Amino acid sequence: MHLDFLSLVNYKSFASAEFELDEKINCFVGNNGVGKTNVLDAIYHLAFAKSYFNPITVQNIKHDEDFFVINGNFNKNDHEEKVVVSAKRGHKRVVKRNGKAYEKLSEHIGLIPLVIISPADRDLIIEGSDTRRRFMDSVISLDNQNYLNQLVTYNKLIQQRNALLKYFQANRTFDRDGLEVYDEQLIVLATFIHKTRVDFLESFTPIFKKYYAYISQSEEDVNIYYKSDLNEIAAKEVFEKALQKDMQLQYSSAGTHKDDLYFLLNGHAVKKYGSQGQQKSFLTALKLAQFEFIKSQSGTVPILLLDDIFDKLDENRVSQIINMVNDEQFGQLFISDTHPERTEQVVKEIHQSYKIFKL
Ligand SMILES: Nc1ncnc2c1ncn2[C@@H]1O[C@H](COP(=O)(O)OP(=O)(O)OP(=O)(O)O)[C@@H](O)[C@H]1O
Repeated sequence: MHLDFLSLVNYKSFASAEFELDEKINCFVGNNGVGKTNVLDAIYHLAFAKSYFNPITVQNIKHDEDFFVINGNFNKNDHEEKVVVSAKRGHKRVVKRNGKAYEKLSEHIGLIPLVIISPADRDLIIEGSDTRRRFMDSVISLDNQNYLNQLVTYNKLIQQRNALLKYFQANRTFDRDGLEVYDEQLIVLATFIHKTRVDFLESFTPIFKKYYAYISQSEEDVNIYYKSDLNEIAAKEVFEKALQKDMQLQYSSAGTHKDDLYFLLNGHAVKKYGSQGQQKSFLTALKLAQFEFIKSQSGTVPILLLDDIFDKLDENRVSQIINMVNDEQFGQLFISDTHPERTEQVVKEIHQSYKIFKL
């Protein structure tokens, strides 16, 4: 799977740009703010119909312009896939595949397997638990539509249960049967979600550890601890035990919607005790494990976007990552960097075809 050609019109900082791309390695180099990340984001946009960095579509339209268009010609299993993503102020965004607009954007997701590794991934470490749940859920959902459906249902039921708790409080009333209608369904769903997440992490964590060990070439011990109210007690008890508190708070304070992942380095929180380079290595290993899952699920080698990968990592770690992506199991690569000489030196060592775009 690779992208042969990319064109942008009014996308973020670009009025108009075209790139004839290399099948293997493409580097975008230039000073801060020249638009390197914007190019990678445009490619991300073609795969996911949204920006990785700015989810508000209109804010991706170049200032003072009315629309943007991103055009990409992909080659997937020797077939051309032409993808166009466009947005106009005041209108819905449109995604076309080979000239035909999708009715539902979700139908497009999966056509272009792609993973991005970027400094913005730090959100996974520093933000709230929902960011980490979303990451875990997106990887599980790749080949488990049933999980995604159950998750959506569970979240809707939690919202309805919260509304009921608010209603009780506002009307100084309580209806045990009314609440049980929700709890009975939530217990079944939470049990399923918890079990699926446990099973997933059992296979995901060793892959993540393998990548971390390779990048760091060290004895640093990393782990992912799955924190859930359901780890120790059954879902039924979880909801029962939390009821008094839920009534006071007027929302559901326990369940799988409160699950979290603890990222550990030598037994301590990577957020508090990891150096910037260790955090970046941790995130890179997480994303490479995601890459491996997407690859096995889709049967296609995903495109890999490495945004600012050299920042904060020492030379050894950078060369470990580059050696790794040189391996046959990786496909087309996009790299952004502020140092043209450094980039050229690193990619030359790979002995693969490459193009460097100076922005
Ligand atoms: N909607 C927009 N319209 C015009 N310019 C925009 C828009 N959104 C972002 N930009 C501009 O794009 C530039 C940022 O580009 P980008 O993040 O790609 O830079 P970069 O080359 O990756 O820089 P760095 O080396 O600092 O990471 C900024 O100057 C920003 O103002």
